[in-house]
This record gives sequence, C-alpha cells and structure tokens, in this order.
Amino acid sequence: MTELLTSAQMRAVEMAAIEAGSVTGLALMEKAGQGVVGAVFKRYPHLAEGDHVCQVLCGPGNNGGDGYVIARLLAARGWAVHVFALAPAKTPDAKHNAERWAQGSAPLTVAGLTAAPAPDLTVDAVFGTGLTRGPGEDLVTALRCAYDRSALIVAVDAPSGFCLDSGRWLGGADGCVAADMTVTFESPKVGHYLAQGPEACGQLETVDLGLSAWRAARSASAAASENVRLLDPDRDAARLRAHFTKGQGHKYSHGHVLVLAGGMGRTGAARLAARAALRVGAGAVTLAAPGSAMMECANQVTAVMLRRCDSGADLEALVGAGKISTLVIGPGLGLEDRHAGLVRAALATGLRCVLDADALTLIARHPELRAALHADCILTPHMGEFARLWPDLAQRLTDGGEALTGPAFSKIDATRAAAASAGCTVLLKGPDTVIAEPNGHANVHAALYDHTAPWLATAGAGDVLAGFIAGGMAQSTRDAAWCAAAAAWLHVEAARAFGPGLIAEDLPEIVPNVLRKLFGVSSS
Ligand SMILES: NC(=O)C1=CN([C@@H]2O[C@H](COP(=O)(O)OP(=O)(O)OC[C@H]3O[C@@H](n4cnc5c(N)ncnc54)[C@H](OP(=O)(O)O)[C@@H]3O)[C@@H](O)[C@H]2O)[C@@H](O)CC1
Ligand SMILES: [K+]
Repeated sequence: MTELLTSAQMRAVEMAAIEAGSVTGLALMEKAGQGVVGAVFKRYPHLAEGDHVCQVLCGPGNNGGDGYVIARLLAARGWAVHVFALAPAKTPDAKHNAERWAQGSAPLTVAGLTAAPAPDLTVDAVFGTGLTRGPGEDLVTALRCAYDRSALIVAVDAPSGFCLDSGRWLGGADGCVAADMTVTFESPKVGHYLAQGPEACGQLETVDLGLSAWRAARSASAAASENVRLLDPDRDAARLRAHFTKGQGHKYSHGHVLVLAGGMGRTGAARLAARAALRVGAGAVTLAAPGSAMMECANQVTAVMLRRCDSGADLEALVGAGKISTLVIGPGLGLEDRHAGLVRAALATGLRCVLDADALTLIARHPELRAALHADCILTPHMGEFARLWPDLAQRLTDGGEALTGPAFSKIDATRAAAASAGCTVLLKGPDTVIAEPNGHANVHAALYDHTAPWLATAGAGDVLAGFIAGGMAQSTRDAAWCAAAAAWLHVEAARAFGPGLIAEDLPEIVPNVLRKLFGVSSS
C-alpha cells in the first residue's frame, strides 16, 4: 500500500532529515522546484520547447519558496515570468529564494494580475501544507481571477486554500479553485484522495525528494492508528493475488456464506450479494428467504442454495445445521420489527457478518442492535446511512464553520470515530472509500484520478460489494479490513472492466475477467 501523509507528518519527516544533517531545507526546496518544472514538462511537452509566459503566485512560507525557485528556473529558460506575492517571504529558505529572484514581484491582487499579460502557465505556490485557516475573501477573489485567466494551472502541493488533511476547501461556501495538475512531494497527502481533493487537484504527480528512509522511520515509530494507507493496485498486486487465490480443498473449506433476503418483490438485492459472494470464491452460498419470497428466489437462483427463514429462530436453526462461516444481512431486508429480530439473531450467532443497507438503518433505530455489534462485524454504509448511524460525525463532515478554521475534520477522522464507537470495521463508501478499524487503522481505496469508475453509481452496486466482502471473509480468518479493501478494489476493477452501460448484475459476471487479468491468465 502507499502511505498517505498528513501535513504534520510531512513536516515531521522533513524536520527529521534536516535535523539529522542528511539534507538542508534549501536543498529540499531546490529539489521541489526542479521537480515541479520537470513534472510540468513531462505532462505538457509543448511547454518544454520555446519560451512562454508564466505567472507564479507566492505565499510567505515555504510553498512560496518553492514558487520563487520555479520562477527562477523558468526565467533561466527564457520564459517571461511574473511573480505575484501575497506577502513578503517569512521563512529563511523562502527568503533566500525570494532574494535570489532578482526580477521583483507585484502584490497578489486582481488589479495586478489583470494588468499582466495572459499567461500560458500559472503556478499556485501560495499555501501548501502550512495552511492553518481559510484564505480571506480578497485572496479567494485574486486566486479565482488567476485561475480563470490562465490556460493551465499547476498547484504546488495543493491549490491554495485546500486542506491537505481532509480534502476540503477552506475558502468559503462558493466551490473551490481547481488546478489542472498538482505536484506534491515525497508522498501524496491524505487530502489529495478525499472529498474535493481530486476535483481540486486535477492530475496528481508526486516528486521524490529522497526522504524515503525518514518516511519509513516515521511510520514505523508512529502508532499504527496514526498511519493511513492507500490501496495501490500495482504495489498490492501480490497481496490481492493471494487474497483471491483458491487453494485446494472441498467447497466448505472455502467458506459458506448465508445471505438473508427480504420479502416478495424485494429479493433482488440479496440475490446480487449472494451471486457476488459465490463469484469471489466462497465455496457455497445460501440465500435465506421468508416463505413469501421462496418462489421468487427459486425462479432466479441456480448455484446459490435456497432455504426458508422467517424468523430469528429459523436463522439460528440454519446456522446450527449448516457450516455457515459468514452472514450478509441488510440488502433489501426491510425495516419492520421482524427484520430487526433477524439482525438481532444474526449478531447473536457471533459469526463474521457484513451489515449493509436496511440492517444499518435498523441499527440506527434500535440501540440494542448497536450494542450487539461485535468485532467480527463489518458495517458498509454510504454517506446517507452513515448520517443515520452517526449524525454528529456526519454533521462535522459537512460543517462549513469547522472547515473554515481547519485542519478540517476528514472522512478518515469520521470513519475512525465510527469504527471505535461501533467496535467493528466500518467501510464508508464513495469514490474515496475509507475503511477503518476500531484501533484506528485506516486505509483508503480511491476510484479517483486516472482510476475513476463512474458506472458504479448504479442501483444494486452496494449489494454486490457486500457480497464481495463476505465471499472473501468466508474463506478464512482473513483480516476483515483487508477483505473490505480487496473487495473495494475488485468492485472498482469490475466496473472499469465493464465500462459504460454497467448495471449491478454485470459486476459479478465480469469478475472472472478481472481475476484472470490479476493472475495474468489469458482468457482464451
Ligand atoms: N515538507 C517538505 O519536505 C517540503 C516542503 N516544501 C514546501 O513547503 C510547504 C510548506 O511550507 P510551510 O510550512 O512554510 O507552509 P506554507 O504552506 O508555505 O504556508 C505557511 C504560511 O502561510 C500562512 N498562512 C497559512 N494559512 C493562511 C491563510 N489562510 N491566510 C493567510 N496566511 C496563511 C502562514 O502564516 P501564519 O499561519 O504563520 O500566520 C505561513 O506564513 C509545502 O507545501 C511545500 O510546498 C518544499 O519546499 C520542500 C520539502
Ligand atoms: K499551493
């Protein structure tokens, strides 16, 4: 997995390297500036030829210092470079580079920007990891003007006003500025992958500053609950292969998933989850449906087994009789008291249990169900369900007041708090899916940047995800959070493999293609 850093963690890595004498701040700043210029030329090769017009917006801190380095490097190539400074450079390294920039600067104002020639490139180096609060109104207006006037915007570390700890824009209610490319240093930051991050940052490039040993030392010495990891399909390929490998053995040695279905006319969601669990490798899957829905289910399932289950007592008997290893409850279940009774019975089995959809709403409504959650449960809410379960946490995620004074409250903070209060793993869905465990371990699976899967916004896709998680969990005593992460990966890859026109039924059916590709097996 790729490590995502908070702003404070990045500062700690930089300080540790500097204090140990292995590098100077000035050397890092020069490398950062060179890295930005290199990344721009790599992505926009037409800019590497000839001379162009550039505006560089500089803040008072080291983000601004990077801007002065970039201005110098572009001017040395013959570019016409205009620097606009929010305030004089304050830090020693930024001051040094501001002094080396001999051509002077104009104040960062709308009047100043519009008086200068329209640029081919604007570099936003006002604030990066040092943003402590929302930018003032005048600055937001000037930033918007600069962003609107330029053919191309490259942000250094982040579009200014954007919180790298949460992915939230701190610059007030009216949207946020959006760069074409953002160049960050050493490691992506948490905010690049959350909330408005991808929309604000455009394309994301990470420049290596040579601090990997310091980065590794920091993460090794930090409490695991402080570290956030991003599932990286390339780096994690071996682990994913191990997860989806089916070893020798009979069907029950690959686990038996039991999916509870709702009543007549509502069984589609559970059937989707059941088929997904089977496709992902569970040895056997049983659909447990009420009497009223038996015919409906019988007409629609083949490899999935079918059993009648009208009550908590029936569920208890089914679990007692079979070799059930994992339960899925919630998709299409219903919200009546008898459904709450089924959730109660499911939790009382103590089995590994994926709770989704209606089960989440029932837990929100019935405190005794919440109290019965145990460490082998996974809750898989979307944001609406999350808000039903944890209205206070959801409120903090949307609270404009808190975001303006930020390091803003993030989706990771919210999911960690939810997992701690539930005492089990929580997967909070979205293009920025966050998976957190009660001990604070957190990872992100992002269908973002060059890895989007917009087709996943389709009815029933969440039910399939529940089945993918359960199918993985059923096969062993695998770590629940990893099962959730691997399922989130498969879910996105399946959607991407199918592409436009995807409906939820297609997701389990395309799984063999995705897994063949993962295992490097030709499909012919
Ligand atoms: N870490 C690394 O390895 C490397 C880091 N590098 C670079 O350093 C950057 C971090 O630099 P940094 O720490 O100096 O913070 P930065 O983002 O320039 O902002 C701080 C200044 O902004 C001010 N300020 C903040 N919010 C404000 C607001 N709303 N409105 C007005 N002012 C506000 C704040 O003022 P204060 O809060 O103190 O009043 C302070 O003066 C990082 O993003 C990267 O580009 C690379 O050079 C090399 C390797
Ligand atoms: K910036």
